[in-house]
Order: sequence, then C-alpha cells, then structure tokens
Amino acid sequence: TRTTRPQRLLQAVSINAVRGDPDSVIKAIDHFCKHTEWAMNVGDEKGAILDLVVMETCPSTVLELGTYCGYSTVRITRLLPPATKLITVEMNPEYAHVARQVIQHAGLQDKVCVLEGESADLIPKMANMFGIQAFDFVFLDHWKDHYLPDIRLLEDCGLLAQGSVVLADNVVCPGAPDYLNYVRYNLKYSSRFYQAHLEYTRVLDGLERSEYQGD
Ligand SMILES: O=c1[nH]cnc2c(O)c(F)c(-c3ccc(F)cc3)c(-c3ccc(F)cc3)c12
Ligand SMILES: [Mg+2]
Repeated sequence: TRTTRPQRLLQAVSINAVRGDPDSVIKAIDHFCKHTEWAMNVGDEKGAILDLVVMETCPSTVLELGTYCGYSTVRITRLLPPATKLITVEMNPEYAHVARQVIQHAGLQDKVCVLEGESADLIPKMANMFGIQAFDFVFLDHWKDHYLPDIRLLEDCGLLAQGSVVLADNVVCPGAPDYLNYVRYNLKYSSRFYQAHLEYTRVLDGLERSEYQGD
C-alpha cells in the first residue's frame, strides 16, 4: 500500500474533523479506528479514564512517552489550562510528523512540544531544555519494555515530585509485568488499576495509575 496507516488516519482527520476543534479530531480518529482501520490509539473507553485522571490531577507540566498519531496528546492537551505545556516523545519520525499535523488540526500546536528521539536519551535533558523541576502528570504509552527503565530514569533525574501521577497504558495487553511489580510493591508509589479493554476491541486491558509519594 502506497500510504501508511498513520497517513490514512491523518487523512480521515483532515476530511472529517473541524479545524480547531479537538473533540471533533478525537471523534474522527475513533470513527476511523472502529469502522475503517484499527490503530493503537488509547481509544474512547481508556481515553475517558485518561480524561478523568488528568482532570483530577490538574497538571501544569505534562510528559507523554509515545505520541504515535497524537490522539492521546490531543485528549490530554484539550483539558489543560492555557499556560500549561505538554511534552510528548516519539522515536518514529514518521509518526511524529503525522502527530504534529493532527495536533495542529486540533489547534493545540502552541501547547505541545513533539520531541523526536528515544525517551532514555531525552529524559536526562528535559530539566535543562524546558526549565522544569518535576512533571505533575506522565502518560506512558510507548513500549512496554521501556516503562520500568523510564520511570526509574525519571526518578533519578528528579523529574517526579510528591504527588506526581504516572498513568500507564496497556498494562494487561500486551502487558508490563515488571513495571506493575515495581509500582505496586514499592513504597514510593501508591498504585491502582483501572480495568478496561484494548482500544476498539473486547480484549481485556487496563491502565495503572501510580502516584509518587516523594523521595
Ligand atoms: O506498542 C504499543 N505502544 C503503545 N500502545 C500500544 C497499544 O495501545 C496497543 F494496543 C498495542 C497492541 C496491542 C495488541 C495488539 F494485538 C497489537 C497492538 C501496542 C503494541 C503491542 C505490541 C506490538 F508488537 C506493537 C504494538 C502498543
Ligand atoms: Mg497504548
């Protein structure tokens, strides 16, 4: 096929979503994934849980690991007050390019910074790059095997403070057992599981919310 799935998803957004309207971008992507082609966005069911956790956290600094096409970036950023910044990291340049266009279609480009590269390389540079102390909210949605090393790296770089909330996607499917063990049995975190389903399917999945208790 000439085009890639992210490009076909972007085309669905540009055709079906109203420019400047984040909710119409979210609806257009969910419709595309339900009726045309499955894609690994957090989706509407887990997305509603993501919305609730973001709203109760009221974060001023947000980090997302794993942008893909920008669906969860738009979901999170549409809930943030004007002065807030969201940094999202994507290692695949083609995904990052599509995500920037999806985020722009939603009119949220001024609140989002899409960084291309490996999370492990970029995390140690973030404090200096953005002049931030800690992240209030982190969404892990990149690769299951990187969840544990990356949350440890965030701790070591002093980028988590008391009350920081880390929400992880796909903790059941495909699963991140080493990560779950760490956040559930480590006194530094208070963790809880939200049962849901794999996006656009009836397969079981879920999100894990872990609140950092401080050093
Ligand atoms: O890798 C991911 N990152 C973030 N979110 C993801 C997500 O929300 C998913 F639903 C899946 C998924 C799960 C089940 C399946 F059958 C296909 C893809 C993946 C994933 C898992 C294994 C791979 F080899 C490739 C992609 C991811
Ligand atoms: Mg995911």
